[in-house]
Amino acid sequence: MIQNRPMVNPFTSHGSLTFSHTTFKMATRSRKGKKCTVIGGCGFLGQYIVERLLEEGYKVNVFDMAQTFEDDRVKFFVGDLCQEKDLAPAISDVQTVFHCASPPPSSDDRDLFYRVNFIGTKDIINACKKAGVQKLVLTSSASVVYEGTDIKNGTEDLPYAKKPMDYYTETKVLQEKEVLAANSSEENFFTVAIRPHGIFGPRDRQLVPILVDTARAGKTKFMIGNGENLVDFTYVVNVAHGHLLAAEHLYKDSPVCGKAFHITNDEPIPFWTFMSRILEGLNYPSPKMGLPYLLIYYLAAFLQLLCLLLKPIKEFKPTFTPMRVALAGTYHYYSCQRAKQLMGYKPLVPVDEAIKLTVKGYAHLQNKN
Ligand SMILES: NC(=O)C1=CN([C@@H]2O[C@H](COP(=O)(O)OP(=O)(O)OC[C@H]3O[C@@H](n4cnc5c(N)ncnc54)[C@H](OP(=O)(O)O)[C@@H]3O)[C@@H](O)[C@H]2O)C=CC1
Ligand SMILES: CC(C)=CCC[C@@H](C)[C@H]1CC[C@H]2C3=C(CC[C@]12C)[C@@]1(C)CCC(=O)C[C@@H]1CC3
Repeated sequence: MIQNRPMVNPFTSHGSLTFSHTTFKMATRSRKGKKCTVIGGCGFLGQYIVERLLEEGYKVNVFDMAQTFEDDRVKFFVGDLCQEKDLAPAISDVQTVFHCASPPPSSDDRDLFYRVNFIGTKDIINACKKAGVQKLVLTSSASVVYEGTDIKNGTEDLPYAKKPMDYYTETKVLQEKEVLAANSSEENFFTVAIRPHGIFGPRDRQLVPILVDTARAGKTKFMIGNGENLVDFTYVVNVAHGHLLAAEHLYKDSPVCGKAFHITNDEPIPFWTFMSRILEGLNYPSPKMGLPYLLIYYLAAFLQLLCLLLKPIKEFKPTFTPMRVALAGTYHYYSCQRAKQLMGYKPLVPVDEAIKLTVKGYAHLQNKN
């Protein structure tokens, strides 16, 4: 049954998003007739991975909580990844599993994150091994090393965050560790973790929708900090491309096995320049003046504490959580040198073009006033 999310067919809704405008051709290694499953394949990133896999001639199963698009070439399985009985039929007889399912960071539900991202990922690993799956590609996050302080050109060697800023990040760390540790030549089971950062593009359910809601509530009059902090925002097509490259490079004795890879646009941009370009593109005013970063950060931390105390009486969801304030006011950009070297990664769509495509994809959220 098709469920009630904006119904899009990723193969027809944004012709400009296909890869035909690039000259890129995937290496032909072992791709013909390969079967794979995308867990979370109805989500924002998941749909782009599916699109790309189909273009590359894969046979694709999608496993998700609900079916949100239709495509005759895809076999859909609906269920909860934490339920082995739901998952097993979706991954039987496939060579590769892409795992890009997660509850949204905004849910801030500790138990849910722990159950889905940590326990559920362990279940996926076991189910894959049982089913004879050979390759597991996890969508992790560059934020597994982020603790709210500046990261400039961070490499994959940075230690995991000792004090993750939210439950989402905490369980992304646990999840990534499990997946990388599961890599085993002896068992013919190869794993890799892709760490994207700030994924954006048409159909995203977080960045642009939250930004527009914030603008509509009149809360984007000021920027947090001085507006100079560089950040990675990564176009979803480039992230999907990184996932396919990783799968293609996962085989016995490959240097890719058991490693994490940053996948970015390799073009860090000041946080507020990026936000302003989206806001202005959608006809919303962009912030011109900055507020002191630390002042806003401590205000957000205080507000969070207050919300926690008031939770038994009434639940409030502040727009500016300490995590979001930190993301808006610090440097956080990462080197994707390792992905370039070991799997020939290169972003397909530059930031400037990606912003234009994104603004075009959100015409329905344009400010008409
Ligand atoms: N967006 C970003 O900026 C970044 C995202 N990531 C990672 O990328 C991945 C994809 O994110 P994104 O596409 O933005 O997220 P989406 O929420 O769009 O997609 C996630 C999908 O997973 C599904 N899902 C959630 N829980 C379960 C479950 N228990 N069983 C089966 N399916 C489930 C969701 O279903 P439903 O909607 O019904 O809950 C949804 O379709 C995630 O792992 C995320 O952590 C990493 C870095 C940055
Ligand atoms: C200041 C304000 C209200 C901006 C709106 C945009 C934000 C909602 C996004 C800006 C950076 C984004 C981001 C993520 C979610 C959406 C933002 C906070 C992630 C936390 C999503 C999951 C990840 O793995 C890391 C992302 C970092 C950047």
